[in-house]
Amino acid sequence: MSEDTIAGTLDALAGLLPEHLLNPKAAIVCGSGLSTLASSLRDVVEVPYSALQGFGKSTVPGHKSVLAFGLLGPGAGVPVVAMLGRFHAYEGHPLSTVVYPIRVFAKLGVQNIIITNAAGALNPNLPVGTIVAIHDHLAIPNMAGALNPLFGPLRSPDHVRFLPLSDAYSPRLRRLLFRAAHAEQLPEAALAEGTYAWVSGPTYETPAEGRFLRAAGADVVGMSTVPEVLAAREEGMDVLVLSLVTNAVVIPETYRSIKAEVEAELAGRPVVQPPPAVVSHEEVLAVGKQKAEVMKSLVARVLSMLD
Ligand SMILES: O=P(O)(O)O[C@H]1O[C@H](CO)[C@@H](O)[C@H]1O
Ligand code: HPA
Repeated sequence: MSEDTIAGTLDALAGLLPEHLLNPKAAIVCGSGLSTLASSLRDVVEVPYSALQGFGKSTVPGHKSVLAFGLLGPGAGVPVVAMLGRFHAYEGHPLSTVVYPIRVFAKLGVQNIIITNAAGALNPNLPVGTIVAIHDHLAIPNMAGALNPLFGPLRSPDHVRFLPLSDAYSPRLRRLLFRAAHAEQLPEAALAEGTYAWVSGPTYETPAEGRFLRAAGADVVGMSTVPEVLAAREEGMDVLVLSLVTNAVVIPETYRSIKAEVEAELAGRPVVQPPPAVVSHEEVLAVGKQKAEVMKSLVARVLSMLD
């Protein structure tokens, strides 16, 4: 996306927003079913993506296409911008569009970004409903091909060509998060730490893919977030990622054997069939809805703790 496009977006925002909302201190990206994370903002000005050049349109249920600018917390409040609806590569958006809002946030002066998502659990110790503070990632599309949003000419002499990622997930923000969870009296098991595997989607994982990702060290899997993290880090922001476990990815130790079942049928022996386990986006959205309040208080508490 060209500098002219970004300048056009910034001009449009300057015309739509009051002065006190124009330089947000922090940004929130709301994952599938998590748009209500922004509902504790005050003085809200909503800007539809359609009013901003460079922005795409979210086409996935559970994602609106709106930027919400507002104030969070007591007193004068902290100016915050929330992205209600993100872009995924599988929708057909180029990665430059997927990360475009992050580029805009950087120009607005955002220093801290909280990125949320819905994800499937690979780690059997993470039940549905657990919030996972991401501390590392496996970017499968980056490792397998050309799906890296940082491909292309260096954006400016101030950007880094070879971006280190060993510290991509801010220890400072994660520390604030666990302190916030304590202040919110969250049960200890409600908030875990883990590694996110980014896959391109839109297919959910086969059992063998789930087993592969787990063996490679991932705790949860999803189809978003990592491109945003890469762009945010390239722009020098501090990043906190929260995954909400919405379903378990089935990783069977052994497969159901159709051969054994047919042999049992033919020999007149009883056949025990495992129940089918099929994930759906409706299930993902339902868990998001159930857990949105907890996520919201946690995110608001972290933002109130920023200095
Ligand atoms: O990562 P978010 O946008 O929360 O959405 C997750 O939910 C969708 C699948 O149900 C995929 O888009 C996956 O990435
Ligand atoms: N796999 C990939 N992405 C997801 C899942 C999943 O199981 N659940 C929510 N987003």
